[in-house]
Amino acid sequence: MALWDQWVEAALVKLASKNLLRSTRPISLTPAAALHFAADEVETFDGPRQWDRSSVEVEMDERAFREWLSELPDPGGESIAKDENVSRKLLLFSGNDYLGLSSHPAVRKAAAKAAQEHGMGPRGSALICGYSNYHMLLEASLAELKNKEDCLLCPTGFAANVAFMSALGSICSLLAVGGRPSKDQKIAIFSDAFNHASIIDGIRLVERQQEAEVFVYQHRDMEIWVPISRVFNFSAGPILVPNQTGTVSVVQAVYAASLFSMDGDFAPIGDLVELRKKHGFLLAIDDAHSTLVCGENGGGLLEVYGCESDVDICIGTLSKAVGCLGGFVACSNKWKQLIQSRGRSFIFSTSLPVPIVAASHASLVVARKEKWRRTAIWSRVDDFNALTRLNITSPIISLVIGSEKEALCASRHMLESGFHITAIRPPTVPPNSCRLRITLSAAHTSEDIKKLVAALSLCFVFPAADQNAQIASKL
Ligand SMILES: Cc1ncc(COP(=O)(O)O)c(C=O)c1O
Repeated sequence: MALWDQWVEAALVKLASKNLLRSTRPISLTPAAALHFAADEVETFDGPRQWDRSSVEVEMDERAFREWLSELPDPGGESIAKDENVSRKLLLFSGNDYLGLSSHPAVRKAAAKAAQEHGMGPRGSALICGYSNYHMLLEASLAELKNKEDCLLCPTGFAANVAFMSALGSICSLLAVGGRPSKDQKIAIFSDAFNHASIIDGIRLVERQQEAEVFVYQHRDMEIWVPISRVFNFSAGPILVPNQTGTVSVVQAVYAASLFSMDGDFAPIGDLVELRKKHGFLLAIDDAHSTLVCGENGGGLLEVYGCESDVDICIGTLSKAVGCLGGFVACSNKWKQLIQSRGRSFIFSTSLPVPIVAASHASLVVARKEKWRRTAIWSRVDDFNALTRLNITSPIISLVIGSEKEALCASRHMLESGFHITAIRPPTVPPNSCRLRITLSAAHTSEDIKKLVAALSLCFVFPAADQNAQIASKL
């Protein structure tokens, strides 16, 4: 048995001995068989339909539009329409609904049907009364998608990261002599510098509990082991060595996003997996942005690499490509038991409403059947590359502009040109790397991308500037 699994098992035994093991008790809302049949009844389509556009075509009333503009510097002093009764049509390039599933008829229908039959479902945390057979079915579908033994639903992706982190930290306290880890009994957590705020906050929590030493490594830098091994005087080989008293010695965990939300680049997953094999650390991947977007079946980056069994914990969200709301941790059954017994943001928060759970489940079914959606989003990535020669590698485009003022001016220009795109500024990104974050969706068309590039080329210099000018003149 892998050493981390031994620690988790030992932590569970300790929890059981203290009567602190917790389990969910699902409330049956509909006969389970009816839920399973529902998957076959989900209506799917062989290509885009008019409803797909509602996830990228939005309207903003003139007052809200002007308020937004007034917050952005105005280099040209351009005049704005005065009629407050009109509304602005904007093409959305800033959402995370990568496959356009939020507006799919099957998703709408599932939410409406569940709401009509059950309202919001039992309201309470999952451990009290908020867990139903709907939640159970969604967990099983997510575990299958992620090729993991089990899955735990959380209120959001943010909560999922924090719940996992607090469970991880608790291993240290549970197994340390007297419940207080000493310096060499802490977990050494290595975290990518560009990790999401939810990972950072989760880490801060365990740091505060004095359960972890944290090392933030430079973005995607896999040379982390040399300086770190000096800190702890580790020799090569597995780090998890129980000491004579049977308590935890320093144990390692590495935490990274699969697809980074602000830069749109991928974690070096192959390297991480190799390092894990060599050093025996626990590997946790936040797959928020690549779930349903990457992989033949939408299983995310781990499916692309076929390395699901080499990653211990896969965290995800239902609020991006799934088009709904919620978070999850796909993991082993033992890890699930630990997180549901110790993960504070799971335990002390109300569980997802049943219509959201039903809609998420329908969305997974649609994503599995409508494979053209994944083809479409990657075609839009190709369209963007062909027009700009930027060589982006994912549907998240990060156009680094520079200063805050320059980025805001660019955002204003795009807004005035009819595009809903926001400038990303500190503290989300480092100073002077302010940018436009642009996200592509399967609901965009090639024509949308042409218009986008034409407008962008007036505030950003692409390598193929001449070509862009030609496009602009044709539109
Ligand atoms: C990488 C990453 N992880 C986690 C989250 C949190 O997900 P949620 O919006 O479901 O809380 C986000 C959301 O922005 C994210 O980008």
